Amino acid sequence: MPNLDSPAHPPSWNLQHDVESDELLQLPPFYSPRPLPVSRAISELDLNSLSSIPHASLSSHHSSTNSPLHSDQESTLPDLVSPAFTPPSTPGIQTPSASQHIPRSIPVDSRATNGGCGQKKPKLLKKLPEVNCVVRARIPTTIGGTEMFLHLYQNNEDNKEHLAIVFGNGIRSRSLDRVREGETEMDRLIRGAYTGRLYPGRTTSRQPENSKGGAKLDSIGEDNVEEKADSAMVRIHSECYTGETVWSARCDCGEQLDEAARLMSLPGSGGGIIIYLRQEGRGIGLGEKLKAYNLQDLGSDTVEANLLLRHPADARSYGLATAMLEDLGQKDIRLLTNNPDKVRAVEGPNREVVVKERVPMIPLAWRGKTGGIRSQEVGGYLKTKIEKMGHMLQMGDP
Ligand SMILES: Nc1nc2c(ncn2[C@@H]2O[C@H](COP(=O)(O)OP(=O)(O)OP(=O)(O)O)[C@@H](O)[C@H]2O)c(=O)[nH]1
Repeated sequence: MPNLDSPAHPPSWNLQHDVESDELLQLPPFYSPRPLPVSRAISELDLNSLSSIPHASLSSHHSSTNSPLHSDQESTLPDLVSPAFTPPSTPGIQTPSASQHIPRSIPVDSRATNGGCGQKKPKLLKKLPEVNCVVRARIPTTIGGTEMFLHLYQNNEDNKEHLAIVFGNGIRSRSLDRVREGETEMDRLIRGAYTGRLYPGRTTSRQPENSKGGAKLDSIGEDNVEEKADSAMVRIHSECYTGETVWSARCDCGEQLDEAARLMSLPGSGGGIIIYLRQEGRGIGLGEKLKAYNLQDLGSDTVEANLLLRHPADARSYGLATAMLEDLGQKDIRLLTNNPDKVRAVEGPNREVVVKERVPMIPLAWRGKTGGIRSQEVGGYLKTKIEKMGHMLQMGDP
């Protein structure tokens, strides 16, 4: 089932375009798929994604879409985004020095004009989707011995297995803990609806006091979700097979996932949640993303490539993330992102979840760290995010 809170064809596509752009977006005849006439390509832009594009960016779009004609020319893009093409700073979008372990949070108030998450208003469903955590399991990780609990969700929007990766013991899923009709204690143990730890021979889902693991007797259920003083650190991550599994240096997705997990595993961090959404390729799927990569090699940027394939610049929605966070008992969060759309969209139609603070995701290479992704492609990817998608990112201190 499609995600209803981000329809594939938003009704607001009526962006004006100029005649000049028609001429400049002409592509060579060998292009496949057949390019849309620019009047359609531009009018089918996701207006949400474009409202922050200054006119100058649309002009630069012209010259870059021409570049397939000169594919043998070396791109002049630097290998990393430099401050030269970082937009001027506005309140709330500064990227702080990244010398600390956990980057400093920036206060956010999505109701205020300068609330630190731009002015774009994402189209939201009136009602959140229904989600149900069907199973949870403990996963020891390679990150300094930290363990996490992987929560697998079903929902009434699509048939995908969206995930919540939970670091720390204090966060519980209400739908998981709910007693299911006719289930046995063993059923509950197998689907992960237990407190404390599993061990050979354990027979009850509730951990008795002084039992192995030493946890107190606590009934499982909504009333017993642990109250926390601080807002949880949350990352909403979209699946990226290329960046997370096959070592792609076209994007920094794998690095971002690793970094979020690292921050949530730090002593004193209080843990956190990575909501892992199966929205590969910003929602267009892996096959279409690979086509987009070929268009990028032919000279388009990441936004133009999506549009040429007749997709919105960003086809994602975040209603499932909001519903999963609600299920995990989160009201106020600290969101790890540079993407203003995510901040606003995850708050849901009735601010079911409130983003109190934003923690910037600064590319590791910008911080001179080992393991940071360096390539001409990732430079272009980040540049387009900043210039065309309004990402709140600028160079931190070297
Ligand atoms: N269509 C398309 N998708 C891409 C491209 N490069 C990466 N992606 C996808 O973009 C998604 C990554 O987005 P996120 O990691 O959620 O990041 P973001 O929304 O850009 O913002 P941050 O939260 O600041 O990282 C993944 O689904 C990737 O597969 C591309 O060139 N084209």
